Amino acid sequence: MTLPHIIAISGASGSGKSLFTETLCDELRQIDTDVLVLCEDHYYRDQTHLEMSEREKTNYDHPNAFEHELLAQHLRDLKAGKSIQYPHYCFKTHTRLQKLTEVTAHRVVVVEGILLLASPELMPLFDLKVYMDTPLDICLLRRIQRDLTERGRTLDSVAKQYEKTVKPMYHQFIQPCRHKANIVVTQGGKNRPALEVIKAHIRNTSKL
Ligand SMILES: Nc1ncnc2c1ncn2[C@@H]1O[C@H](COP(=O)(O)OP(=O)(O)O)[C@@H](O)[C@H]1O
Ligand SMILES: Nc1ccn([C@@H]2O[C@H](COP(=O)(O)O)[C@@H](O)[C@H]2O)c(=O)n1
Repeated sequence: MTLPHIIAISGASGSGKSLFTETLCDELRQIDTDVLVLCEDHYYRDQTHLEMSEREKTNYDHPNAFEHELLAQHLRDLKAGKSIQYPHYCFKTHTRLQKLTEVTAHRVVVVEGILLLASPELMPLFDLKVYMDTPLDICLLRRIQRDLTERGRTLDSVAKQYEKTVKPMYHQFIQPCRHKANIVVTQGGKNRPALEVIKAHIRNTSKL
């Protein structure tokens, strides 16, 4: 089997990574492209051994919060044509679920997450690196809406987390990775020309 083409979609929380990835992959499937999506979020370290009050203090925007070594192993396995079992994560309890999903190797693998380009172990595994360059104030507005409706947070907790970790870690780890990307996407998940360019690149390089 041809090696999978692995694409990283990175950028700040709320920058449009998920929407861009979902749109890209839906459209790739419509043209019969065999594509698998992996989320870096699923690889947050488990914290069931900690009290809830301790879990709430964790810095989730630092690279150490992720089990990048497991994600790297999974990407190497997929490159070798092997199946993987990826974990699932709950943002309400800050723990991994008792659930694994088995997936087989695909021709195209799209991985999306905030700190993919900050990991020296992951970087060599990516064939294409995309950075979503969305102004931080827009990201914050989107994050407030999402965290209140989907992740069981309060406005106060979102504001405190943003000031304490989200914003400083963005400046320390995420934004400095922009220059490592092959493609920088402005205007979030709805940037039609950027989607077309990446689809064309995938068609040309993954020998589908
Ligand atoms: N260009 C855009 N215009 C309007 N809304 C957008 C755009 N890009 C993303 N969004 C919306 O912003 C929110 C956050 O986007 P999402 O893709 O979940 O971000 P991320 O995965 O980077 O955290 C979602 O509700 C998404 O639908
Ligand atoms: N238990 C957790 C784990 C992560 N976060 C926040 O999620 C953000 C990354 O996810 P996106 O889908 O927004 O890219 C990251 O900024 C973490 O702060 C959390 O709040 N709680």
